[in-house]
Amino acid sequence: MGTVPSALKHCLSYQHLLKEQLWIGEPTAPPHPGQESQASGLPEYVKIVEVGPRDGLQNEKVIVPTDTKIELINRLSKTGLPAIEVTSFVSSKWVPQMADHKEVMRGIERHPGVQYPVLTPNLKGFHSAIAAGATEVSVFGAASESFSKMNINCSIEESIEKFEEVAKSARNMNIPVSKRLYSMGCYEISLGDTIGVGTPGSMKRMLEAVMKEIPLSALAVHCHDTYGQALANILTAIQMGVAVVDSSVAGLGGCPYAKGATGNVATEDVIYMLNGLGINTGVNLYTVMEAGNFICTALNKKTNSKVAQASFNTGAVK
Ligand SMILES: CC(C)(COP(=O)([O-])OP(=O)([O-])OC[C@H]1O[C@@H](n2cnc3c(N)ncnc32)[C@H](O)[C@@H]1OP(=O)([O-])[O-])[C@@H](O)C(=O)NCCC(=O)NCCSC(=O)C[C@@](C)(O)CC(=O)[O-]
Repeated sequence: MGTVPSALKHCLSYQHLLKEQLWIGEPTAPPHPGQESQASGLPEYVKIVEVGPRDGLQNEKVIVPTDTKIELINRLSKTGLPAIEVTSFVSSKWVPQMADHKEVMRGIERHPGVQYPVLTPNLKGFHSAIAAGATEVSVFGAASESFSKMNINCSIEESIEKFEEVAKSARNMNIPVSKRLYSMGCYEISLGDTIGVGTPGSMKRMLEAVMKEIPLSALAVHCHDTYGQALANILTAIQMGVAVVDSSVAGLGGCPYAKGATGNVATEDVIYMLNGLGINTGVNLYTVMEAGNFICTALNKKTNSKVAQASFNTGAVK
């Protein structure tokens, strides 16, 4: 384990700790993801990719009003987050919650310096996404045949053929295809533990294997918290040099086709941990908690973020 600077050591009270966390999290010009801190060997900057509006909401049974989704994204855009996954251009028969993808894409206020990627499984989704104004797309595949079939109704091999079509069109249009399939020209590959069963041990073994084929600078991790291991898994990945982390505000989320998998790791909890490690994210924790409060109120749900729960319970955040 690397050195974890003890923020508590300097703190007189929780309020003070929170202030320090917020101060550390003030937006600053981020260095390149993965640039190493001289002192600790940890990355100096970690890029957080917020997946709440897509992964966080796709599993909600009641359809969330389009205006609420837009308002959530607009709030998140003001937090310093460098990337927000907006929606997915998938079949509305498969994921009804994402049926308003065009309206959401067109309705959001885009902030300079913030990336707004969208998910697409095939060429049809890619073309709709571009027509709606997307400038970055993510394709998504599975490492298991059964999940591939359940999620996108085709084998892994067939899915790769579809992704090749998307990647080719994207390359022709100079559109970055984030995630998966580096050899096709994807600039970033996010390794997802969709059902949240990974541990620091399996994360380490998985990354050691992947790093033999793909440069660290192109890797991201996407950890669900089903078994309560997400933060530990992320810390392991960061200690191994990964500098891009997916997370979801208020820990919302889950894949409709991965039974029993609960939410993603909460963005608030990731920021708090990184702040404590002295790693810059450029994100303001307080405003992310406010955005989390907004969406939880709209969904009539309690936040899954331990940091937000503690902050509200202690009155540190109103
Ligand atoms: C891939 C398909 C479409 C195949 O579904 P299919 O039924 O095999 O497709 P099809 O080609 O036979 O088409 C069926 C209908 O869907 C339409 N269609 C076809 N493509 C699109 C599209 N792109 N957008 C909108 N509509 C589309 C198509 O036009 C047709 O419409 P109809 O003629 O019946 O009216 C379907 O299985 C699907 O949409 N799956 C998406 C599932 C999904 O979104 N899962 C959640 C995201 S993955 C995830 O959460 C995991 C991740 C990434 O977060 C990582 C982690 O958590 O670890």
